[in-house]
Amino acid sequence: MEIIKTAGLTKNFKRFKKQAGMIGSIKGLIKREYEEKQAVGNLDLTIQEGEFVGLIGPNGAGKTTLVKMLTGIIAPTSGSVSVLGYYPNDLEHEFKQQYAVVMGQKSQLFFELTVEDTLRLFKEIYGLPEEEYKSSRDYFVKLFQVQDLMHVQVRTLSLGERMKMELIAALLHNPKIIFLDEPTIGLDAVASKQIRGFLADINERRGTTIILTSHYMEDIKALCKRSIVINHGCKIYDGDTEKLFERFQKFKKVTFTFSEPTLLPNLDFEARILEQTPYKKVIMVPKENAAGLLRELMNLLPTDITVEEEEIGTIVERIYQEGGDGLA
Ligand SMILES: Nc1ncnc2c1ncn2[C@@H]1O[C@H](COP(=O)(O)OP(=O)(O)OP(=O)(O)O)[C@@H](O)[C@H]1O
Repeated sequence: MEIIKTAGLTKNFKRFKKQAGMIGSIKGLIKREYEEKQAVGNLDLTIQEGEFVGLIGPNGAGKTTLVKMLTGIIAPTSGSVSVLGYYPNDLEHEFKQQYAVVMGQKSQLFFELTVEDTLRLFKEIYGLPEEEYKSSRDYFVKLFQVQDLMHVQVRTLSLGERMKMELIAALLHNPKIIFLDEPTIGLDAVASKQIRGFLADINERRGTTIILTSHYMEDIKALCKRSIVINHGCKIYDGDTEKLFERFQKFKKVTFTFSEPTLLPNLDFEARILEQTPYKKVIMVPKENAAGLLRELMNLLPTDITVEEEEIGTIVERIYQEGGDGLA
């Protein structure tokens, strides 16, 4: 079943154009000039119930504007949009009950309350019956393993703990769609992996449709079967995530940390050293050489290794360079 459908969806913002300097400011008081900025342009999109979709693009691409239109926070300038059969900007109560938004950089929690009281407040906001609330709360508290945190004040939670609570609060009423904006921002590798595990679980077991915006390509790769790449408000790729990376991702960034000062051996394949200190080496290699690099440097007994995907900006550039037949 189609859960989200847009056709020709467009959002233009009008912004005040101020001329430089004092004279410019005074002129602006007398005669205001505006410029139009197209944040999302002519976007056709269909998302089926139960999909886990990555929404990616560089800063200013139009992702937030799109999510704001899908959740009804702002109205489109033109085009059509239907989410769960509703026109989002009508903000009907039944519609708002069926989706949730979680933003990594904005908290929805009540910092002065305990976790338990905060969740109870969300129960009231959603109008959940006591039994439904308890079974949902217990399910998530067990899944996220946060039993010990229930009586702690929200403001004392660590970033990773807080993000788990943001997700629980958003999921309590079992929404059909969840919009996630950078849910792993600032989290360490262990906490990010945990959050990814929960999201995969919720999508699989509950069939919740998830739209994930993230600058971390690791999140997208691990979770989203389908990716939509947006640039300048337009869709430049819509299809299989694996194919996106296979085709447009050429390098991996590998970071090695050592407990002793360590020298790099000569590498007999293409590799670019991005950072080198006695204790840390950051190396960019073509993805086919990543395994070789790991094998080679494992002999030097590193204490930590991280492998990162290329940034979205680089992938977007390659989509343009290699021709835009990425639209499925
Ligand atoms: N209220 C607004 N008024 C004017 N211009 C806006 C407004 N909101 C967004 N824009 C512009 O629309 C474009 C898209 O912004 P948007 O926030 O949707 O991008 P984004 O892809 O979410 O970026 P980021 O990854 O940095 O959060 C940007 O050029 C931005 O400056």
